[in-house]
Amino acid sequence: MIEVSGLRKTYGDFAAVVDSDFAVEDGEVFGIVGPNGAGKTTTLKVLAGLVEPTDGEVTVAGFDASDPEMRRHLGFLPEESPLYEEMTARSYLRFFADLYDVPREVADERIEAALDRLELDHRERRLGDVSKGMKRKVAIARSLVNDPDVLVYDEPASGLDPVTTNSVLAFTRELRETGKTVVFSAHNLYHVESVCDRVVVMNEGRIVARGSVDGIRERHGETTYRVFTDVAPARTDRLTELDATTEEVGDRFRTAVPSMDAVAAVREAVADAGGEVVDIRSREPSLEDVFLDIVGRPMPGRYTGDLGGESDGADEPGESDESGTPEGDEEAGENGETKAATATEATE
Ligand SMILES: Nc1ncnc2c1ncn2[C@@H]1O[C@H](COP(=O)(O)OP(=O)(O)OP(=O)(O)O)[C@@H](O)[C@H]1O
Repeated sequence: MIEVSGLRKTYGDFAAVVDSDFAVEDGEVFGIVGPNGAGKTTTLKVLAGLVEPTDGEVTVAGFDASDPEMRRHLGFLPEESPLYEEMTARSYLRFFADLYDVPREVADERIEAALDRLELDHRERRLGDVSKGMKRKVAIARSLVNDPDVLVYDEPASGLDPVTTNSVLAFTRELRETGKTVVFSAHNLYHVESVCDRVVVMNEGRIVARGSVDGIRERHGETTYRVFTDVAPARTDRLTELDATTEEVGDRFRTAVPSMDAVAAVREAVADAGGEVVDIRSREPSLEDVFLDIVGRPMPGRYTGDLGGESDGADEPGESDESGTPEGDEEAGENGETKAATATEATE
């Protein structure tokens, strides 16, 4: 449905997009992720026929992206989408349907269906008086008035509250069920994680990783193990070689190591010091770890509060029970970590 080959876009001496290649299949939800300035918007504007490539081939729905006919098959949601504030949602969407010569009856049906699916209230309220989330939903509905095959959405969920974010992302996912092909950008990997079939990660104009979010996580993150002991492990050569660090956490000591083999080294070292292992937890790489590994800087705009961070070591997000208990699985689903086995379970 979309083919991008050797895309390059320069502004003067500055290359905003370099050597970009990707293809999006029919009915796929495809994410373009990356930090600010990575080249996401430029790429999407090229797909939407709004920016002419300096080099490369770009086809959308079988047309060259610069072909005006392509636009009849495309719905574009720009990053900023000012609306006509004096109009209501309904009158505004009818206005755009008229621009596409959609017959009034068809347009009305299409508009109501889109607004129902987006759960938009206040359809007769002046757009200047509705919330930011509602405005975004109206802009999304606008992208659908011509019933396009391809939707190109620039940061559809950026800057919205968590409930509206989830609703917009769920809607984006549902578009796939109605046979649409969707490409959307986000600077936040969490936004694409549950929605996209595949993603490309861009940084400084280039694609630096591609695949499913899980595949990318596997390639760019490493599981770590945290071993909790009742005394600090003796400093053995093996622990020094592993670069293992031990921290005091409450009345216990926590040593982080990269493998189960290394866990055995901690066990020996703590036995040497006259203590024992009381708990072992594994920690899956978070999306933040992955992003950091790929682009070399922290992920911007992550959700706050529900993804956790370092705590007192008792129930840390990202940690998992080696035995795979249901309790652990639930934690993994929510936080990317699961609770670990007790020392007894892990050692026996
Ligand atoms: N018209 C332009 N003239 C000059 N430079 C531009 C122009 N448009 C974009 N750029 C530059 O190209 C780079 C990529 O911009 P782009 O908007 O595509 O990034 P982005 O990944 O969408 O970033 P953001 O998440 O901040 O929107 C940036 O450094 C930007 O300043």
